[in-house]
Amino acid sequence: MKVIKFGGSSLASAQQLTKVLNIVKNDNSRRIVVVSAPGKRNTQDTKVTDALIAYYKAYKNGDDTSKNQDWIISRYQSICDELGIPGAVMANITKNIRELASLPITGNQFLYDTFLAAGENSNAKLIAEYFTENGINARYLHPKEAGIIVTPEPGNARLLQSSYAKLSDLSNLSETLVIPGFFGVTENDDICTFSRGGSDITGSIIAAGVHAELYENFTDVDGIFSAHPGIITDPKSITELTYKEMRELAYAGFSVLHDEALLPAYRADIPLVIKNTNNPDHPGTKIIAKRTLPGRPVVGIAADGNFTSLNISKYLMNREVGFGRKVLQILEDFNIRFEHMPTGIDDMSIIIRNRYLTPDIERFITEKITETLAPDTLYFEKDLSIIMIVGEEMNEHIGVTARAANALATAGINIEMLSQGSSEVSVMFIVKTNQEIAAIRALYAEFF
Ligand SMILES: Nc1ncnc2c1ncn2[C@@H]1O[C@H](COP(=O)(O)OP(=O)(O)O)[C@@H](O)[C@H]1O
Ligand SMILES: N[C@@H](CC(=O)OP(=O)(O)O)C(=O)O
Repeated sequence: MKVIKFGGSSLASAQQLTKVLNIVKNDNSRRIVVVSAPGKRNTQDTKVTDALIAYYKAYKNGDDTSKNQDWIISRYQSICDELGIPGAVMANITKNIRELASLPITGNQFLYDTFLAAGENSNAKLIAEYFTENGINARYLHPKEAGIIVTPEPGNARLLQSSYAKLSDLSNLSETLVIPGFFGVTENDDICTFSRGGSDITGSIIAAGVHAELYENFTDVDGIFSAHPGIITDPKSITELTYKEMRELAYAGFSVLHDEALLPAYRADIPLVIKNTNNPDHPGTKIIAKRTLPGRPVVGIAADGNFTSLNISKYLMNREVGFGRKVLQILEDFNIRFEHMPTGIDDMSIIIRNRYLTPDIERFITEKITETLAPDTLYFEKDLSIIMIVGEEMNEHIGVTARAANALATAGINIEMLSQGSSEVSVMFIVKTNQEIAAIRALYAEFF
């Protein structure tokens, strides 16, 4: 049995849905279909999830929501009309979308998530009906019925491991199941979503739950490219990647697959493939435990912006037992996670995502560290980007970092910091954000 997930770009219009129908019909083993909400039909368009966010904000502000409702409903309506899907589904979707604006606002931690989940939930109902009308024995299944029970963390749900017992039953059902991605239910029956892009996570969880032979993730590109297609013209596509390589690349900006989506498949040893709905005969990119084809040392180059470095120095820092722990404890007290921590003898830099910092938080951290550890200097360095070169075979090649550093130097790019973990799956360069694109291009030219 295969679990197949279609992203919003594959479900944005009636034309896309006809491709989806053919893909599912073409292979009898594609028995569980996980769907996102309709995505953008063109670059100017709005994703239904983003329209639901606007609807939520209007409702919360007490504004008139009828225009928001009408726009969302018309997205589904036009797909139904073009595909000739019977009216009952649309009546149900319309009612659900309108009823969101009667949910309690105060004391409702899950209101935002409930609005957002309506995008995938409506689409799954529509698609199940479309499949049924076209000869597939299909059934819509709500994540609660499927058994996706999650932690009560709005916008950031995690699966409860106990869910797997029930999820495995899905493999015994005779129909082709259509399950909305992106959300689960808490033990108290509240709707709770994963983080944005989280339908990929649903697909992976279900693939692991039913011990699928393959998790197919369909999107709008021929698999994963070795660098972002918006930055490098016509980048090389990757035939095979290991879970570890993909994890590093997804973390550092390869938005094609959510970085949390790998874990369930990885733990259950389910291979993944990223394929193109618009070109389904292309083999795409396979993600597996161990590469079967000879690879190159660097398989991909990823980058992500919006980082700040907290730079601390103190003469003889290396002699002060517990210095690092105390700094990290202060960050933990502010509930701030750190991403990387390059260190010197008398200095340490802690790389933090900008979203965790505000001027007030930075001031509090400065005061607390100054009071506790009396550093010589402490400052927040802004506008940083991380660039990662990734490849499991790097550790078998001498001089990869030297080549990368040389390529950056030749392009006139200053490396602010450099970090390489012991596993040598990736080397990370930190550069100023205004040099991020030039850095990716220089590294791509060197390694591909
Ligand atoms: N390295 C990469 N390889 C392929 N696609 C990438 C890469 N980095 C970013 N992308 C972007 O990811 C997009 C697909 O992901 P996403 O928007 O989540 O699609 P979907 O709507 O199918 O879920 C592609 O259209 C592409 O622009
Ligand atoms: N629709 C949600 C979840 C998702 O995974 O969407 P997509 O598959 O289109 O990235 C979002 O936009 O975040």
